[in-house]
Amino acid sequence: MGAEPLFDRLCLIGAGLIGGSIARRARETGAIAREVVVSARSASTLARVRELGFADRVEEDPAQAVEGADCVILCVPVGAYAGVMAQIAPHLKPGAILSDVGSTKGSVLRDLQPLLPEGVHLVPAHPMAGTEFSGPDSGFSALFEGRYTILTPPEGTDPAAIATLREMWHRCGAMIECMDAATHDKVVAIVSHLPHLIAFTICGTADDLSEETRESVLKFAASGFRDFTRIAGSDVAMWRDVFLNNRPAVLEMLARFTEDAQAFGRAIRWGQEDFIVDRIERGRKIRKELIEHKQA
Ligand SMILES: NC(=O)C1=CN([C@@H]2O[C@H](COP(=O)(O)OP(=O)(O)OC[C@H]3O[C@@H](n4cnc5c(N)ncnc54)[C@H](O)[C@@H]3O)[C@@H](O)[C@H]2O)C=CC1
Ligand SMILES: O=C(O)C(=O)Cc1ccc(O)cc1
Repeated sequence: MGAEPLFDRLCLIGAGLIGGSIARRARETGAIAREVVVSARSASTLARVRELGFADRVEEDPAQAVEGADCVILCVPVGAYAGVMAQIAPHLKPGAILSDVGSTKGSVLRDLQPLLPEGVHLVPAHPMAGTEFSGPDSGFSALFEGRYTILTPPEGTDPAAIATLREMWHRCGAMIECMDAATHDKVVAIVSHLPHLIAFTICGTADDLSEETRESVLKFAASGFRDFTRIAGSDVAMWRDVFLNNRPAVLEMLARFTEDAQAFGRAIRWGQEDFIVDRIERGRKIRKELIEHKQA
């Protein structure tokens, strides 16, 4: 048999792609928790979670779901955190770990820390793994394998709680790094949030073209535009909340990108071959490095 489960009871608030993937991993390995409790907001999600059978118990009320849990992980859009925290805070078990999987981390401290009960350990986390799909059907237990999960524990967090959450993500197959929330928010603004902003925008720009052109865009979409549409197919509420909760970092990266894109445009206008070649070569080099690190 494998390792003893890390937790007696794991509670996941939100049962979509990420919550559903953690639950499936816990159930499949038996190494994460003896019992997995899942809370979801809508009746249809609750019913679907029951049908899919990846939780031992399904609760509509998040306050009831967190009762007695050793570890509670918020797996909802980051804009919902403050409301969820207000509901669950009085019901968290003393000594429990409170974590999350949100794509922004400064906002997590802002929304969770003020209501954190004495004796509950806050260890925010962000798995750098996902897809454009959402909802309870979209999760799978191998989602986190070989991918990084970033932990952003606030200063002074109990090292034992950090070690336990580290171990949980290790048992999900992830590699783990720790950093502060501000650094995290800058890093993800460039590697994740800006690419999504660009994808949503380019689809909109193409859609603004005339009916005739739009037809040809969709008809002849080769891999470039197609790759953007995959990203642009992502969940609306999740991405609305990401942009609204990582404002300064996204705006800073967007400003830098806009400057660089304008320089590229200028080089095209003035036929500056060397500049254009340099940009393309740099992109190819980064792609090669990613493939060599098996991240592509
Ligand atoms: N989708 C991705 O690729 C990744 C997402 N994340 C983060 O994980 C979190 C969850 O995302 P997914 O699992 O992809 O989303 P999802 O849309 O698949 O699931 C979200 C869950 O939250 C519930 N929910 C939505 N709004 C709510 C609200 N206002 N109050 C309570 N519950 C609510 C939904 O019913 C659903 O159960 C988000 O914070 C997101 O930023 C992190 C890494 C990757
Ligand atoms: O599907 C993709 O390309 C992603 O970029 C998945 C993803 C989305 C959001 C995150 O915070 C982390 C990973």
